[in-house]
Amino acid sequence: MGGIGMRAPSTELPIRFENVTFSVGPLTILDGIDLNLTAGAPTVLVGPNGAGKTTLLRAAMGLVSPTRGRISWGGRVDVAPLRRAIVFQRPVMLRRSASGNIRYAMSAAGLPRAEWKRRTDEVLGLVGLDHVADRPARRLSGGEQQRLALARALVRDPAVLFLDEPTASLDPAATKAVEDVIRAVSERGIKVVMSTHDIGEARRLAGDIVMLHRGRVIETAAASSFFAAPATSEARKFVAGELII
Ligand SMILES: Nc1ncnc2c1ncn2[C@@H]1O[C@H](COP(=O)(O)OP(=O)(O)OP(=O)(O)O)[C@@H](O)[C@H]1O
Repeated sequence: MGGIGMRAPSTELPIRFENVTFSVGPLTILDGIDLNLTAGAPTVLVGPNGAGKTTLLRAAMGLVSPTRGRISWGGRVDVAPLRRAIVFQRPVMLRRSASGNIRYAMSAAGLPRAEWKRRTDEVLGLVGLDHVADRPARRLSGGEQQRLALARALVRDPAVLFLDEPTASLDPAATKAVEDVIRAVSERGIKVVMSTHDIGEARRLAGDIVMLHRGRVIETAAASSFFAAPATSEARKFVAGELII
């Protein structure tokens, strides 16, 4: 039984980065990252293009291995990523209906067929897409596709959900719809770790902020203190809405 976010607490958390460096050839993309991602309100990664946000999310998902240092999930380094999910910045939908995309994900996740109908209704309901279940996924608007990608990620009942710029290039109404889903997911006890360029979005969603700059974590703080009293000059610029280069 269960339903989204109703399962027993997982062993995924905390996700701990210990002196994590990731390099490709001479290029250092993540540089000595120490970070602890714990249960609670969304953790929002901010920082300019190329700061390393996507790479950090991929590393926390277990998709890239550190060149140096260690990442652990609930104190272990060898946890199968069954209860983690990631939504990339430009999710690719299969050329089939919205619910067909969900079914494909359920099949890939090995969910028993008997649960498919209930699960499809549940995840499409959660993202507010029940009414477009039979429409071709690729004809949905950008915001609807982003919500469908969230629904697809929720099929596995993740304990942690990584979102890379989930509202990039969406208009305000579509952004609000996606943010409402993120809030609903978070309230169900799923840990959200997401990146954004958008200071307004960070203010609206974050429980805590991790600021990256040139592959390093330069600031971590509860959202309230980050916005009230940013400690670094980059964070001050970000909070003031200035460009950080
Ligand atoms: N596998 C790779 N090989 C070479 N360079 C890479 C690789 N992965 C990332 N990079 C580079 O590392 C830097 C950090 O990339 P990353 O995508 O993590 O940053 P980001 O903060 O998510 O930026 P954006 O906001 O533009 O998505 C970029 O300059 C990127 O081109």
